[in-house]
Amino acid sequence: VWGYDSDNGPERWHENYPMAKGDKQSPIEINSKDVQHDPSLATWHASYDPGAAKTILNNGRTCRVVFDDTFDRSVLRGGPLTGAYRLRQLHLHWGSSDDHGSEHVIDGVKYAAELHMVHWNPKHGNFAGALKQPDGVAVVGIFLKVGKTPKPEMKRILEEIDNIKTKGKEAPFQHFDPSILFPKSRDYWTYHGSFTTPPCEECITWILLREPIEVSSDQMAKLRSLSKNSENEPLNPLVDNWRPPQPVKGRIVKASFK
Ligand SMILES: NS(=O)(=O)c1ccc(O)c(NC(=O)NCCCCO)c1
Ligand SMILES: [Zn+2]
Repeated sequence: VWGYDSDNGPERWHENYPMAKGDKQSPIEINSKDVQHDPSLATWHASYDPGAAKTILNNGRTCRVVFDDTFDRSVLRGGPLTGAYRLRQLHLHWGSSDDHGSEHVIDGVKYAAELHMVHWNPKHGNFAGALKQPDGVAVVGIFLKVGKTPKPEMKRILEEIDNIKTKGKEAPFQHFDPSILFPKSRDYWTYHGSFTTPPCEECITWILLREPIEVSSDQMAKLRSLSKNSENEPLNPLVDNWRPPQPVKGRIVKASFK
């Protein structure tokens, strides 16, 4: 089964998931000099219902918060998108130390972590159907930077970590509006890419926020206290669950800002 270790990691995913070697893979390295400012790009808008939040879980590969996406209850619209995309889940990728962990790399900068808010296009019926469409999924990516004035809104997620230490553990996670995690600026880069995990379908419109949010080193240590293993299995810390940048293959990254 795929993972992030040397025997089942990103360099070998293509053996079982051929799309991993596609022409529109994610993440990528973004170099500001190659980015095209697109003045026609609209601002994006999230209108999330805090009541849609359901549970938080450790699936052995990430920490994920799941939302009710059975109707247009929490949606993302605008930006590069046509129509309203339903929020399904959010999760994170992080490193084994503060100097790396993000999946996208910006002008050579690796952030300590990257938070993904995953939305899908209901015109394709369900999430599984949306994965097969180029406009099926939209992911908002927020970079986490270690700093001195940590964003208090991250506390809610990190407070739950102690209840989901091992793989398969799940806890109720309700009354949570993830838009409190957004930074002040709405500036973003956007490009067409894929899931950063197998099967690596190329169905994602990426919306990466330029302004990182701050977390403390202690908060990062909290995230790193999660385990890949199930209870009563040997301890296997859940760290470095990030895919390295993939070939850009001529894709243009657009910026909403100059
Ligand atoms: N990083 S991403 O492109 O935003 C992304 C968005 C939605 C996803 O479902 C995944 N994949 C995922 O969560 N895989 C880990 C557990 C799989 C269950 O075995 C990745
Ligand atoms: Zn992700």
